[in-house]
Amino acid sequence: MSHSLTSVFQKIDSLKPQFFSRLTKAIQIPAVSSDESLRSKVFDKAKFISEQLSQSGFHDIKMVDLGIQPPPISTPNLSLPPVILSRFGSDPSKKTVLVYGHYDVQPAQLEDGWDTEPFKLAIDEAKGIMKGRGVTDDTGPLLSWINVVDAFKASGQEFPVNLVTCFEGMEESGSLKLDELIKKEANGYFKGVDAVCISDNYWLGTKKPVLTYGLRGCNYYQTIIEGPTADLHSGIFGGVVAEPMIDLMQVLGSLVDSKGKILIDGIDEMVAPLTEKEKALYKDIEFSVEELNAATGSKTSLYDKKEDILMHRWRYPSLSIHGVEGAFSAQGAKTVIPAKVFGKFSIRTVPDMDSEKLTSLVQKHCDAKFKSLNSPNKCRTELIHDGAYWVSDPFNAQFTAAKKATKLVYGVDPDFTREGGSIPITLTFQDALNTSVLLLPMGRGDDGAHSINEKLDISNFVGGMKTMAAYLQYYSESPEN
Ligand SMILES: C[C@H](N)C(=O)N[C@@H](Cc1c[nH]cn1)C(=O)O
Ligand SMILES: [Zn+2]
Ligand SMILES: [Zn+2]
Repeated sequence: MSHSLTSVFQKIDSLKPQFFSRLTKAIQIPAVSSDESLRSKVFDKAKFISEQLSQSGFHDIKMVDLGIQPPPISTPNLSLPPVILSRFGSDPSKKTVLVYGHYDVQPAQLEDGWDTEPFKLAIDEAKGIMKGRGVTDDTGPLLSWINVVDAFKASGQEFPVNLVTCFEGMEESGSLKLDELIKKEANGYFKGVDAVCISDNYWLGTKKPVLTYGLRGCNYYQTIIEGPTADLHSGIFGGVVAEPMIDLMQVLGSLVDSKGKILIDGIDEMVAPLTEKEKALYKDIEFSVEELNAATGSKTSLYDKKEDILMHRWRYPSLSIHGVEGAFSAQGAKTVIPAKVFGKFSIRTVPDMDSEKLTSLVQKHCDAKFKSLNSPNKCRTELIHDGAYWVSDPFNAQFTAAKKATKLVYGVDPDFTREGGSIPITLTFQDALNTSVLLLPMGRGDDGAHSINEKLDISNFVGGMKTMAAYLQYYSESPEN
């Protein structure tokens, strides 16, 4: 290992208490982008992050206002959270790397089944685990880019590249309007960016590090069924009025079967066929049904074979039903007929699905199913947000640098994987900035992102920061872009 990386790694180890403290302060801000009542907290977290950037010596810090959130939305004139742009270094002789991350998080409540308060970072050094909403997705990795700068500075080593940050607060809610900003700044703030790196996904399993070259997209829908003007007593009106929830259950139940097969006509035809070349890639990936079961804490896998699991996670679409707004969902037994219900579902999209065409197929399917019910209620299905899938070629200077960095830190070559989740803005970065994008995950496949007890292993936090540092160093030394 070069002398410079040895001393940076030593600083990453010795600055751990400061990094814990920074993470603790960030996690305690409930920046839930999907909860309109918590929007001010998303703004508070943006402010906290900009202060951290400033303290660490980043310059040209801009909190870019994206305006008012477009519909569908319940709160009128709700402002979108700012995008945080900043720079560390602007040496024309160095390469420039843009790092993207998101500071918003998924909702979380103790009552959901968390062992500890979700918005209070629980650090268990004996077990080697930190727990809290956002610790792995994506507050921990986002702050790590700032930590890496601190470690280089503390070690007295020259920072190897110019760093540009693009940190957003709406990723968990579709990255609304970020597209426009990136296109607008391609020849402005982002001029000269050579590469984009995103640390916002996870290893496939728990042992082997991975580098990621693909993501599924996500089209999120709601089917709204309304009838009575207010919720009703089911003893008085049950059996007498057409119930929106009964209609909704039938519409939602017609979308997908219990084996995960999507029942909407025309979707299968849009999926790119599997080639022999692609099929061969799955053989060498380290993963098993046991790892999937361990991550879900159950034996609920729809497939036994590794290849089937991976293909259905990465290269086939899936439809998930997430919940119903407006329906009774608390403990106990409330005898109510909900008057207006919003059924939420999403489709993870893959090459070569077209978002607009998909939406028209979904609407056609839901309208036809509802019509077949002969209900006097009203029904409509709308797209809440969509984000594109992305698949790239992992044979370039960034991936080579990241592979070398991973080997240095973890002692093994990483697997090259795709990701079943979505980061809506990835394709826009690649196309608008005409650069390659690398996904460099920090956490493990069992971290519980979006779930209860979200965690990040301390070894992954520290190893992840070292990998980021070494990747930047090796990429800076690479003869190619
Ligand atoms: C992979 C990333 N950390 C993530 O969790 N992305 C979200 C993005 C999203 C898309 N629509 C709503 N949220 C995800 O994959 O669910
Ligand atoms: Zn994320
Ligand atoms: Zn997420």
